[in-house]
Amino acid sequence: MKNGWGTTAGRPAPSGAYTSGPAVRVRGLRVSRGGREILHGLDLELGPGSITGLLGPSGCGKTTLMRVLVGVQRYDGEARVLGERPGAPAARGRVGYVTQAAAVYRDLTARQNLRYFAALAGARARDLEEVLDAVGLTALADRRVSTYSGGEVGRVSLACALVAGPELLVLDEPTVGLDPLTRKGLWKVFRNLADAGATLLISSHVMDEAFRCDRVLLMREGRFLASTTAAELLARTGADTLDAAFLDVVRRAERMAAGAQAGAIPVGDHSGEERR
Ligand SMILES: Nc1ncnc2c1ncn2[C@@H]1O[C@H](COP(=O)(O)OP(=O)(O)OP(=O)(O)O)[C@@H](O)[C@H]1O
Repeated sequence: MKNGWGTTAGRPAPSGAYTSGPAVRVRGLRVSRGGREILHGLDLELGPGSITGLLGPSGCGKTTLMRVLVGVQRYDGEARVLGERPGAPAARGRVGYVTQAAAVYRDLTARQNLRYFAALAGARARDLEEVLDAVGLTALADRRVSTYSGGEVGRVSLACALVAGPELLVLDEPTVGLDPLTRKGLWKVFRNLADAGATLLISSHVMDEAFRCDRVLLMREGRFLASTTAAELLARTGADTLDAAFLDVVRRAERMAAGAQAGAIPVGDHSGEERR
């Protein structure tokens, strides 16, 4: 996969980057779904031009948090994205969301899909060819999406978000089921977007992807256990792998909750604040 975003080096993202404070700011965020509280008072700040990984077991609330940020989920507490209320007209076109289920028109080609989403984005739209190149779809671009493999369909979905030139990009497990080479290429695209000023929040079950993030948020049962870096997580827990480190943090949190062991402090601060 070639990396089309490399071609933009030296010129700003057409959307312009959000630089007036944190791209995301959440305080005391609570969400209930189906009569049950899912998120229990989260605090979070994401600095502009950064990649934050959201890691945690299935069902811990990652998607629910993302739904809040893109404006499709009711919540209690404070939330601001790009300085606006989530879902506010002033924020809507500037926030990209790629869900786990690809949201594309399968009876259209990739190029036609992108043309459609570029038209919706208007002046903010990025160059189609550049986006196709970035996600490695140039060679398939004129075939109907219904003939694509699962991973290829996922990349069309990502491309549809990218073509709109988002300042905040929220990605729900964008690399799931992809081969290592494709995953590596996509992470390069994500890094280039962040370097151009975009803010990315990326959920993943693949703990090793934490190394590619500026910061990782470890989440469990609707709470952040830690806001840290992959390297710090390993160093502080003494674990060999991130999986083991995560389990260690979980155990410490459980001990703390039970009040069983004084001084058992989960790794990192809990504020979720970005370092840069
Ligand atoms: N509409 C709903 N009604 C009731 N409960 C819901 C609803 N949607 C989600 N939940 C519950 O909310 C919790 C958090 O779900 P969420 O999808 O945010 O988790 P997740 O961390 O994204 O999981 P995964 O990694 O499997 O995608 C889960 O226990 C889920 O069953």
